[in-house]
Amino acid sequence: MSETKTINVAAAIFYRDNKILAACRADKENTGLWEFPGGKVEAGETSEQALRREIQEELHCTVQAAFFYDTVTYSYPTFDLHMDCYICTLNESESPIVDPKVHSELHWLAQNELLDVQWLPADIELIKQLGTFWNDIFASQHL
Ligand SMILES: Nc1nc2c([nH]c(=O)n2[C@H]2C[C@H](O)[C@@H](COP(=O)(O)OP(=O)(O)OP(=O)(O)O)O2)c(=O)[nH]1
Repeated sequence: MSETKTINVAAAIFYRDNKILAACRADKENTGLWEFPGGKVEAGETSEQALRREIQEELHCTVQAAFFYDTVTYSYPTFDLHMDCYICTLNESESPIVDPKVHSELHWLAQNELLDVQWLPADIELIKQLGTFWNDIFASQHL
């Protein structure tokens, strides 16, 4: 029996003006589902390096601060996901830009809007946790 492969992903929970950034996937498989921007960790990269590279490639902007928050693990039918999630800030002068090859739209969601979009299955528990502990998580003076 072959083992299920593990995919290592790095994802950014961007925080600005008391909202977080959600991105709607444009790929065939997951089209219309929402995620945290990011992508696969490549050989030789740390997850934070992957995060910074993916954000530059996908959103054409630069991660300023990145604080490791949690690792999400989830078993999809064809692979096991291992996703390192970072709470991130952007430089004030920058705004993320939609790359239609990757995302159809981006939304900044407030605490009470988190469940207004349909998240990828692996993200749902994390989203609920962010909603419940919002003030504790984002009260840091670093943000
Ligand atoms: N970026 C991201 N991926 C997620 C999240 N939740 C979740 O289940 N995933 C899954 C979807 C994908 O199967 C996988 C990430 O792959 P990806 O397609 O975004 O990676 P990538 O940008 O490196 O894409 P590619 O070059 O391989 O096409 O992780 C999330 O919040 N953010």
